[in-house]
Amino acid sequence: MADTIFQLRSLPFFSTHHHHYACRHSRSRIMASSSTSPSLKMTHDGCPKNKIPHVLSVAGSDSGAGAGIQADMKACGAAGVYCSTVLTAVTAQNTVGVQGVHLVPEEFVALQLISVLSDMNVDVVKTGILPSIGTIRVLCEKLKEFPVRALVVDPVMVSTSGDLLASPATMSTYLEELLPMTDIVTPNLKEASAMLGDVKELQTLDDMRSAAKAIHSMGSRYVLIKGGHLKDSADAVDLFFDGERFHELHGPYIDSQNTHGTGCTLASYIAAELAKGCSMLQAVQEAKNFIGKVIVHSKYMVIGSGQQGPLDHLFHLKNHSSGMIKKRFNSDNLLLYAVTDSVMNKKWGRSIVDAVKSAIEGGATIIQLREKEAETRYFLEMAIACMEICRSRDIMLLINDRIDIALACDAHGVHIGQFDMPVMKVRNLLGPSKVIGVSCKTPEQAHQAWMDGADYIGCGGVFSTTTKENNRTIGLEGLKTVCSTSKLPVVAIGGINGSNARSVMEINDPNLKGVAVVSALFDRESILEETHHLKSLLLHS
Ligand SMILES: Cc1ncc(COP(=O)(O)OP(=O)(O)O)c(N)n1
Ligand SMILES: Cc1nc(C(=O)O)sc1CCOP(=O)(O)O
Ligand SMILES: [Mg+2]
Repeated sequence: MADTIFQLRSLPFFSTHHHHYACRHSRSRIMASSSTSPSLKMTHDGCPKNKIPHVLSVAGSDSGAGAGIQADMKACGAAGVYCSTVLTAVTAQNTVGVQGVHLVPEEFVALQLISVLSDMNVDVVKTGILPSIGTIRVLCEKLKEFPVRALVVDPVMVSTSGDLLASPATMSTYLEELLPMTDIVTPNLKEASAMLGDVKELQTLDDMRSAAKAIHSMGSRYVLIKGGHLKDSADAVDLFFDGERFHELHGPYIDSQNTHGTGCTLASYIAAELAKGCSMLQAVQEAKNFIGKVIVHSKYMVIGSGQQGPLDHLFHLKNHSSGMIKKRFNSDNLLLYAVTDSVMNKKWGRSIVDAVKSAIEGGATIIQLREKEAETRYFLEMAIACMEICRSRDIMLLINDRIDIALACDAHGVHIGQFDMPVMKVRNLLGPSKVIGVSCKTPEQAHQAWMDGADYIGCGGVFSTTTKENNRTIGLEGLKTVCSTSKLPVVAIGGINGSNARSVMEINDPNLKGVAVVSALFDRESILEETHHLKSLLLHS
C-alpha cells in the first residue's frame, strides 16, 4: 500500500493533464450501426496526429501466453488496434494446466486503471478474469470516473473442467454491478448456465435463446453465447442477441488441440473492431471470422506437451516456406491455367505427359491433371512423370479430385469442387504447405472456401461448355459478383477460348488472376500453338 501511494504522488498527470478528458466523460455506448470518433490533434510541426483505436484489457496474465492478457494483446495486434493492459491476476500456467495463481491487490488494480484510463484515450475496455469482489467494484468505479465507448465482458468464470472459478458472492457482484454497465457479454455454454444459477445445462439452440434473453434482462445490451461445444452440432454456432432479434453465427467446427485462449481472443477481437468503429453485429462477425481462420492456421503448430496448445494470432505476418508454415501461393501463377483431359488426349493420340510438356512450352503458368477416366496405376505413373517435368520448369502441378494421387506423387496441390472431399479434410491430409483450389459459383461458397483455408477459387462455368456435363453457367455477371467479394484470388473457367478470353479479363476485377482452359488447348491439333496464342492475348489484355 505504501508503494502505491508513493507512485500516485510521483505521476505527473494528476494536476496537469486532467482537463484533456473532460470531453470523454459522457458515456456514448456502441450503437447498432457503425460509428467512428477520430479525435485529431496537431503535432508541433502542424501535421495531424492519428488517433489509434485503443482497447484496454483488464485481465489475468497467462505465463504460457495462450490466453489472458497475452492473447488479448495479440488479438488486438492482429486487428491493428493498440492494446493496453491492467493485470488482475498472475498465473503460472502452460499447455498442461494452471500451476499457480497470484492475485493482484485491488488497490494496485485501481492504480493501473487510473494510469491508463486517465492518460491514454481508451476506446473500449475488455475484461477477462476479475477474481474478487473488490476488483469488480474498483473496475466499475473507475469506468464511471473515466467512461469509455464500450465495455466487452468475457465472463471467465468456469474452468475447462467445469469448475466454478468465482465464489457465489463474487458472481452476485459481477451480475449486479458489472453486467448493467456492459455492452456485450460473451459467455460459453457453461458460463451462461453459471450466470443463470446453473439450473439447467444448455444443450440446444432453444436453450441458448432463453439464456441469452435472461442474461440480456440482467443488463448487458448485447449477448453472445458461444455454442462451440453444443451437443449434436457439426457447426460451431454462436448466438447473438440484441435485445430484439437473434442472429445465428455459423462456422465449421474445427477439430484442433490448439484452442487455448479462443474465448479471450474472440472478446478482444470484438473489442478491437468496436474500437475501430464497427457496429456490434459487424464486430462480432469479424471476430468469428478471425477465430475460424486463426484456428485453421494454428492447427499444426506444436508448442508444449499438454492437451491444449495456444493459437498463432499473428499467422498472417508469416511468409515462411518451412514445411510447418503455409507456403504463400503466388496468384500470378493462375494467368493461364491448363487443365488436361484424358478423353481429348486419347482422341488426338498423345500421352498426358506429352500434352503437359506442350502446354508448358506454349506458356501455361500452372497445370492441373484432370483425368476423370484414367485408371489409378496409370494415372499415378503419369502424375509422377508430369511432376518431374513441372519441377524442372518451376511450374506448379495440381491434381483434380484425387487426393490420394496428389499425396503419392507429391504434387504441389489439388483442385476440388463442392462435391469433392471437404477443404478442411484435404488440408488435414496434405498439410499446410500444399495449394488447395476450390470451385465456387457464389460469394457464399467463396467465403466458405476462404474460411476453410483454400488458396484460390476456380469460378465458373463462365460460358457453356461440352467438357463438363450439366454444368450451370454463371456468365460474366456471376464471375464479377464472386470476384468482387472474394478474399481469395480467382481463376475463371468454362467455355473460355481465344475469342472470349479478353472479355473475361476485361471485367477488370483485381481478384481475377487468369483463365483455366481445357478444350481450347487440349482438343486442338497443336497444344503448343494454342497455348502460345492464348498466352499472348492474356498478356496484352
Ligand atoms: C481451376 C478449376 N476450376 C474449377 C474446376 C472444377 O472442379 P469441380 O467442380 O470439382 O469439377 P471437376 O473438374 O471435378 O469435374 C476445375 N477442375 N479447375
Ligand atoms: C472442369 C470445369 N469446371 C467448370 C466449372 O464451372 O467449375 S467448367 C469446366 C470445364 C472447362 O472446360 P472448357 O475449358 O473446355 O470449357
Ligand atoms: Mg472435382
